[in-house]
Amino acid sequence: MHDRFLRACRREPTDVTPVWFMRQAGRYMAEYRALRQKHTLLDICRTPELALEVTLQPLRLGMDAAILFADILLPLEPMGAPFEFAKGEGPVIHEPVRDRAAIERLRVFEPEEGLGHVLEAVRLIRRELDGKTPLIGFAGAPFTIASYLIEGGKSSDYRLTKQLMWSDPASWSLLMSKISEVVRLFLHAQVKAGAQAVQLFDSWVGSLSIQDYREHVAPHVQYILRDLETTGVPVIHFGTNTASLLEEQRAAGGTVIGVDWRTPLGKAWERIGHDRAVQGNLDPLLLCAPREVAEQRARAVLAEAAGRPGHIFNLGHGIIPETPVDNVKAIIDLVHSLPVAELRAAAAGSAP
Ligand SMILES: Cc1c2[nH]c(c1CCC(=O)O)Cc1[nH]c(c(CCC(=O)O)c1C)Cc1[nH]c(c(CCC(=O)O)c1C)Cc1[nH]c(c(C)c1CCC(=O)O)C2
Repeated sequence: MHDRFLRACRREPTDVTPVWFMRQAGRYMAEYRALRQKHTLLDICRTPELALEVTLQPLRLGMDAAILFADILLPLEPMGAPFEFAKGEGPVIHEPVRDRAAIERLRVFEPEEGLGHVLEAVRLIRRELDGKTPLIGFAGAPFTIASYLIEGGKSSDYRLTKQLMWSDPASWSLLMSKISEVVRLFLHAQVKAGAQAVQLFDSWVGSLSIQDYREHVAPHVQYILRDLETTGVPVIHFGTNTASLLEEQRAAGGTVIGVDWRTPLGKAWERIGHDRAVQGNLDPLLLCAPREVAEQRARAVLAEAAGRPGHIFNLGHGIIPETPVDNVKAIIDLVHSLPVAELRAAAAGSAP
């Protein structure tokens, strides 16, 4: 079994650093674009055989983990908030949730009923990959999902989200509790269906101050993560723009903390604590830079990790569609060409 990803999550030694990339299945690959000519994104997510096919597509590039092909917004429909991916606009929620009555109408559903097709995809993928590559399941975190529900789509400043949080904290708390219960049950169901690790995507939480994170978000994230710890599978807790929140995120939980590229990985790891694993943190845009620049920066990320057990190489956020596939392969090959023992020796040699 190809298990260096799972070993690193548990901070066990590995031969080389495991690597996978957020959004590793997607539009930068010709195979994905070809399938998208025939099917919508939601069709792919709702058809287990297609989700399986897309999940496997990037693995020929040599990643150490597969991530379920799905989307963090899939739970919205069974909660009672249907949406679509509009061309060129991203997600559009038909009836945004902006008041107490709308929050009360949201349903906490049984994952096997509301998202049975995703769980079936997990079972199919696991069967296909078993003994080869570990499978990561995932869900959105409550703040990030709430922001889509309230704003009705993507937002640059989260104005309506923050206004609800500050003006009606009781309704905000009810909304966050409902989303958290949906996410908790869904992640549990993914683990039961065969996911060997799960990632909680709190992509937009970096827009909050420390105080607001602590008061209005952390208790909900903690509720989900504490409970998932009982499953024994590693949980990756990820956000972007979180340089100010790393200690708070660590306190909220997670076996592995995701770090974006704005903070040097070594410093971030010190703040998170070496008793947790870390994942990151190459700027995804570097995959569109000249090859030698990308490679030099990937080496710098590995040097920051210093060969310490518990580093999973990744980007600081998802691969962008313009990325040349060859660059993805080149970085994976580079990471796999550098034995951890050498990284550790190099770090010891350069210590003051
Ligand atoms: C915020 C968020 C979403 N979805 C997701 C997040 C959190 C991670 C992040 O911050 O990027 C998570 C996600 N979305 C998708 C995956 C698949 C697994 C993977 O390969 O990482 C994952 C892990 C498929 C997808 N989800 C989406 C695509 C775009 C490709 C397509 O339209 O075919 C993919 C591959 C669409 C999506 N989905 C979402 C948006 C805003 C969009 C539109 C923006 C865009 O076009 O890139 C919501």
